[in-house]
Amino acid sequence: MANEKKNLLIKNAAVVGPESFTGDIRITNGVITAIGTDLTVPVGTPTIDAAGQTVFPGLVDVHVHFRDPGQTDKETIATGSRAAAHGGFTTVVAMPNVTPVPDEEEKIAAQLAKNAAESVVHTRQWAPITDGLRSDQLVNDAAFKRLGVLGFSNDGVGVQHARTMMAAMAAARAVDAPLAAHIEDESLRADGVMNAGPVADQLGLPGMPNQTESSQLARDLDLAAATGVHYHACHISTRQSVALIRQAKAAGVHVTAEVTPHHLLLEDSDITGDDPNFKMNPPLRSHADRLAVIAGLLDGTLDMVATDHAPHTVADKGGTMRTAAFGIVGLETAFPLLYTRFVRTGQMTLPQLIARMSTIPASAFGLPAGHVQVGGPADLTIMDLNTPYTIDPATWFSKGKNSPFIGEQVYGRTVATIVSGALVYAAAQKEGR
Ligand SMILES: NC(=O)N[C@@H](CC(=O)O)C(=O)O
Ligand SMILES: [Zn+2]
Ligand SMILES: [Zn+2]
Repeated sequence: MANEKKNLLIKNAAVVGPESFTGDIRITNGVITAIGTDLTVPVGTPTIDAAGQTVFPGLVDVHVHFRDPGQTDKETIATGSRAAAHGGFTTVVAMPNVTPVPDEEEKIAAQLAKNAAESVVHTRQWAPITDGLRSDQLVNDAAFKRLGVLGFSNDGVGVQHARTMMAAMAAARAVDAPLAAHIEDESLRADGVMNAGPVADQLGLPGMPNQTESSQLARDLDLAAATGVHYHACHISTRQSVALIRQAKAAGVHVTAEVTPHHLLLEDSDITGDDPNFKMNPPLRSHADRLAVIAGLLDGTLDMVATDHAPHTVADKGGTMRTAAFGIVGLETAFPLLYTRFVRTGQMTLPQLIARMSTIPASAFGLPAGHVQVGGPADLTIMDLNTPYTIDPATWFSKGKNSPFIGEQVYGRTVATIVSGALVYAAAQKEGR
């Protein structure tokens, strides 16, 4: 669906990002073919007037869960990709912890075909690192890469054995593919459901220490240096991890890292009762950890924002912190939350946020996105940055309503999302009713 290449004229576009200008954007067959003033197009070409709005390159999220096939009561490629479009994203990369895990050539080929057929945005795919995510048997990296996966990840499960991780890195390196790690030592995590510390003690809940993440990250960075793989660290949550990545980058290791909106905005002290909307993996950490991941994102140690959009059913997120599933949705709240809390408060500029949510993730993974320029794909977001609204799951396309941000007042409402020149979201669709 995202492959329908359309013609379109956007008038009076105030473009922000790596390119900054105000003018018209002409789109022909899904590609930006002219930028200028008073551009003309053939009669009948659809036209959008973006006066008063802000236009930027479509957002890129390298870490989403679409649950399709197998858990389609939580999300589908159709609903997840529409949620992405509603959030201003035009390219996402889906994790392979679906049912069954696409760990054979036919299964991954079917997944790629399904993504292309059913997604309204560009949906790329992470292949699993090992059969079934939990085994030590590597998938066929060369065959999977040839079929078109972006890279390899067992997200949801840490690779427990160093020998397996080292072999996986060597295999990914051999086919020039990145490896994205869900970093978690299961012996340290034990039965933890939130961050270990005074808040967990107060609530009487079992905790998982920072070292659940950082000790395995130290191992992985050592192995990444030895193998030369592009190692991507998923959802970094601790101050120790930020320090390790800063050190590895200084030493020339090919490492990139992501941080989620929730780890930037929330801490364990925000968990005041038994509310599973605050339960995710890795967990919300301490104030010092949150300040460290913010500093890491600002100084480039953490390269990019990724949502880790993890939709669940009401039933799976019901119950208690002990029993509920890990994970929260993020696609439809990420930009407005970060724009409101970081850009409007002056901690970050809008171009910096767009870089971390579009241009940098695109360039890190060689994705054709992140710019508004002639010859480039017409993947664009038109946003109203001036009208406040309240986060309301009734407006969402995602089947998942599991979020701790419901009820927050934010700025940054998507007016239109354009993928290859096609209007895949327009505000009237969902909100202007
Ligand atoms: N983040 C989560 O808490 N859950 C993710 C898995 C993951 O990202 O590790 C999920 O698939 O639900
Ligand atoms: Zn994960
Ligand atoms: Zn994830």
